[in-house]
Amino acid sequence: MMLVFVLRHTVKTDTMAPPCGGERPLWPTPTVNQCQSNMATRWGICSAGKISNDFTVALKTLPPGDHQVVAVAARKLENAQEFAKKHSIPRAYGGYEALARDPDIDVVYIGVIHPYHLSTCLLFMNAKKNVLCEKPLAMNAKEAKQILASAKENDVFFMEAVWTRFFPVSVEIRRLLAQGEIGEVKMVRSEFGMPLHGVPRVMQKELGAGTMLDLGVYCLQLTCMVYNGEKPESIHATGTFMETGVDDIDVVTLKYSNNRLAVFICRSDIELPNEAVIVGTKGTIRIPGHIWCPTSLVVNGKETKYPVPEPYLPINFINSTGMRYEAEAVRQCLLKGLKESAVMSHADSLLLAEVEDEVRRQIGVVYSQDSQ
Ligand SMILES: NC(=O)C1=CN([C@@H]2O[C@H](COP(=O)(O)OP(=O)(O)OC[C@H]3O[C@@H](n4cnc5c(N)ncnc54)[C@H](OP(=O)(O)O)[C@@H]3O)[C@@H](O)[C@H]2O)C=CC1
Ligand SMILES: O=C(O)[C@H](O)[C@H](O)[C@H](O)CO
Repeated sequence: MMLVFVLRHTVKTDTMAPPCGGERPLWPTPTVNQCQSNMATRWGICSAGKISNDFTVALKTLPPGDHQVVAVAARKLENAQEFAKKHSIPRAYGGYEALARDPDIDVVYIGVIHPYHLSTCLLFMNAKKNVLCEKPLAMNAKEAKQILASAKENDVFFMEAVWTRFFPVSVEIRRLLAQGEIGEVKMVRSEFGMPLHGVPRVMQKELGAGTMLDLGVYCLQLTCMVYNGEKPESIHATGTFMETGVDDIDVVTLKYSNNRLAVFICRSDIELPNEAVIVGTKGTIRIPGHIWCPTSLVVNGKETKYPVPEPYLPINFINSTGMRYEAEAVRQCLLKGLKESAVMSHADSLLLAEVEDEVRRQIGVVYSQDSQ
């Protein structure tokens, strides 16, 4: 007698994991995960803005059997419809609530400006949606804690979209550090400068402006990644202001135990080389440029390149197809039933938010959200 298994999806794996604890089956018997792994991760996009455009383009560089964009929501229906038409997305919603109610969404990507990260994260997680929210997670640590608490209360997956951490360059840096390639790290020096004074969300406080939250977060995330999520023993920050009352240039020093240091400069008025160097007792790792979306790494003088795919549509930001790496990481977490990523964990996000708060406090930048 031949047993025929009618599978919901063609199992595309060629190695069958035996049932939990059982011997290998006589025929392919996919586990739930293998069935799920043959179902595309269904994305909802919150906002029809610039980074949402780029994230959607990045998703299209991944196998369509793994990632599908099912819906987009914007404050105005016509903006969602225009976005949906441009990206061939089947559903468009006017208002984010409709997206939160859509039962066919596995995970929502939040691409609104940072003052609206808290409200949109809560909206979707209270609707039991998994969430990938753009950086910076929130306007301050208080908001960040609210978001992370909501993820736990709702038992959903949540990750701050610190896309840099998922680039092949970052994966290689972590591998080299883990195997002691450069010995004990004693210094991380980084910088991120871009001429952004014409960008409203970089200038206007009510839109979340301020260099630390927009650019400094990248220098800080690299530092925290290299120092494995360790809290600095001390922070020293100084800076200058834009005429709009937010930080323009930030110079930050972080001290760690055993004379380990980190220094970064971020500024929104001019372009810098945007490189970083990680100095250890036995060698040096250098990111020669684009530290927020790196495609090249120099290890003890030897350079290796890690190009990102070309976009199929115009993108707004450099190397944005590199957001594919974080998207795939989210998919893998969901397939494993994880509620957070070990690469960009909730503790990592909280550390970033707390250091950002302290830098702003020392420089003297206060947002309305700080007193709510
Ligand atoms: N990872 C990366 O490489 C990058 C990340 N980012 C992050 O992404 C976020 C968005 O940046 P970006 O796409 O450049 O921003 P946009 O200026 O394109 O705005 C994004 C969306 O935010 C909403 N929005 C904008 N202004 C307002 C307002 N005044 N009131 C209410 N909602 C508003 C709109 O949503 P709607 O469409 O619904 O109207 C808009 O489409 C930021 O948090 C930024 O830090 C930005 C650039 C690069
Ligand atoms: O995340 C980023 O890269 C920042 O939002 C910058 O403002 C953007 O890339 C500017 O080009």
